Amino acid sequence: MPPEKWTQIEAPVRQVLYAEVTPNNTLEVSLLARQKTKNPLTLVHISGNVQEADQDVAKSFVTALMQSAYDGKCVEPRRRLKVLVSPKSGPGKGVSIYHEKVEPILKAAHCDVDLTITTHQLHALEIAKDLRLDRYDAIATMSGDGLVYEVVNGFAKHAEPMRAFRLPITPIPVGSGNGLALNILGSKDGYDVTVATLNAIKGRPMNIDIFSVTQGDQRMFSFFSQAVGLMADLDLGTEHLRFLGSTRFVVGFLQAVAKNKKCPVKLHMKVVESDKVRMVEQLHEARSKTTPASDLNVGEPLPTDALPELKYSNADMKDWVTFDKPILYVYAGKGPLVSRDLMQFPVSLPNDGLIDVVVQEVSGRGQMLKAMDGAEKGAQYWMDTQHYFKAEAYHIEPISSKGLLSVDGESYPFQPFTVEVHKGLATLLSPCGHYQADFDLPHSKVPTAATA
Ligand SMILES: Nc1ncnc2c1ncn2[C@@H]1O[C@H](COP(=O)(O)OP(=O)(O)OP(=O)(O)O)[C@@H](O)[C@H]1O
Repeated sequence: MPPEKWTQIEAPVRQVLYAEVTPNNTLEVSLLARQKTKNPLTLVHISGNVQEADQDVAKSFVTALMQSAYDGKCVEPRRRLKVLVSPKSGPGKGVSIYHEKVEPILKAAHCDVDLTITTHQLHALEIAKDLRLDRYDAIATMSGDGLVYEVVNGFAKHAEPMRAFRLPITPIPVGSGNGLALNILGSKDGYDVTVATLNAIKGRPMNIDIFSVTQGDQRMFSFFSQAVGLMADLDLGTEHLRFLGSTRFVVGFLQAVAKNKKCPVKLHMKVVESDKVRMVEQLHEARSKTTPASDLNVGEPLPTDALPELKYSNADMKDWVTFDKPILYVYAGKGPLVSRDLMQFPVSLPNDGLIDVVVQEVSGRGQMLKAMDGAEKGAQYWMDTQHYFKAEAYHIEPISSKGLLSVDGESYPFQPFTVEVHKGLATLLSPCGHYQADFDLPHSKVPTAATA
């Protein structure tokens, strides 16, 4: 029976978590539904007795419902999940949100959950490094982007790194920025732990490029972004504002623009594309070819089990482009949204083998403040002082010792570093097989139709 006050329940079949006829002849269905269009998704259990004569019909109904609910059997029900919950991400409510919202949904979907609440920094890295890969179908990180970074770097240190990278990572957002969850689930649902939990249960594997960042003889892996200049100050210089959640970045941006400090670096890039209009067209072309969810790559193992070799850490950079104007910041990465307020890489594609490199020239404070207007939809992409490149690799050389380098929100020494792309190396879970962020040409740049 529908729960009290719910006169009827309507939900897409994807939101059905489980259906069964129990040994004592009760039909039970668990699903996520909204009581009204604008209400949050809620866990709903429906149950009713099955008469002796109706048992076969009820069992057939349950089998058919489970098949449609799990994408015609393309997704295995009862996923085995390693769940990591960080008590220190964002406002620090991860553990209570897990028990109140996430755990009941995973239970209702009959998932096999192995939970760890992280007890210290790098705990997630240690777990990922030694993870028994055949024991799980995915690893869920209930945190911000920090635990995803640790899992990626843990997989890189795994005894079988390429197999480890085939295990999908699925974020459940309780951090400040939650960039990865925003890109997978979209701006509207990117902070919704219920939608993210549904993705952990039903999402399909989607390969993404990740990056090697080399600095001296150190090699680390980045799945999201690297920043120097204003954006690094914003990322690393606002830790004390963590309690503000995502507002922390707006406050930090205003403080950084007030300083308008030139970033003392030289930037060299192995550029593949720099035409902004063409990059938007390529985005649309790639989207139109996105494989339907039921045909996505299900994570075949890669041919070798060694990490990809570095191609550019000692490159001669002969055919590379050097940026020659004063720089306010360099921000490079993968995934359109870096926070809810900023679509920094609007033409980013998950698996094109390229990194999007944004270089903001030093410009007036007024123009930078104006850049906030529409930044959540990527409006700053069209600013003449914001240069946008797709590259296979880039190299940054500080020309002063004073500065910050942020790699996926973590602080690194402000020293020379090189970044290169590994195509499709890591795996996420996605509801649709592409990033959920729309971006288009403004009217002034849409080519007019050719006349006969
Ligand atoms: N028990 C713990 N004690 C101390 N630090 C922890 C503990 N558990 C996790 N951490 C660390 O807390 C940090 C949380 O970062 P995380 O990125 O998840 O949150 P955030 O910075 O608020 O979000 P975002 O990256 O999305 O802006 C990570 O560096 C993680 O290693």
